[in-house]
Amino acid sequence: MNLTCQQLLQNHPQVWQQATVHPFLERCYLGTIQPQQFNTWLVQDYLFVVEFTRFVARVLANAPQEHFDVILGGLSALKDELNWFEAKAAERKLNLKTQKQATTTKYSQYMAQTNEMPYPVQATALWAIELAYNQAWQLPGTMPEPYAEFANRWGNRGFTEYVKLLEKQADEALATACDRIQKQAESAFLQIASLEKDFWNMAFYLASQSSADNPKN
Ligand SMILES: Cc1ncc(C[n+]2csc(CCO)c2C)c(N)n1
Repeated sequence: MNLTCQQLLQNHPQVWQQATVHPFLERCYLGTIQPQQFNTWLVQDYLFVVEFTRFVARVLANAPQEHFDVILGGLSALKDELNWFEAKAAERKLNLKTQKQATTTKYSQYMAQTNEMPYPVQATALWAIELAYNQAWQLPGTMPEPYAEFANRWGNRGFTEYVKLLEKQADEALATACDRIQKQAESAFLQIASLEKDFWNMAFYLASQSSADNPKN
């Protein structure tokens, strides 16, 4: 088996769709997302990105030297990203020193676990996590402000190119990986898709437990 990132997307279209298409994003597009829903997402995503930064640093530590440029570029962008999240939270008077929700904890733990796996698995995971946002924020179409700023941040051409470079590096790493490691990479892809879906659900439903949005009602 010679697994590639494109094959993962082709083999699991439904799982990937659930990771990247969600009523949370549709409501941003329509401008009808509730502030509590958006703010929950914003704070939890900041907490996620802090852990993601640790994850990327550890991927770098495992990467072949030829892959340093792209990963170091990503790490340097994360510095800006964290500052930007802090600015957005301050505008909304949100407290970032809050506890992680269960899903954020689960996702953080999963990234730490992936850091114990072989490099091809980590490179695939890094690509999948970045691609999820690159697609999710673009798919609904042009969003109104204040959500356009968020959508453009991860939907812009520069970020799309960066995700393509991550894909190339993951493909290179997968090309020489044995079957067992390729299977691990496939399950990492599936796990990430599922955690992405959970993350949207967390923000969308937790903030509206008594509303008609919640399928539990
Ligand atoms: C749940 C969740 N999944 C993926 C990302 C994607 N992501 C992580 S850090 C970053 C900035 C640039 O590297 C981006 C786009 C996210 N933010 N939150």
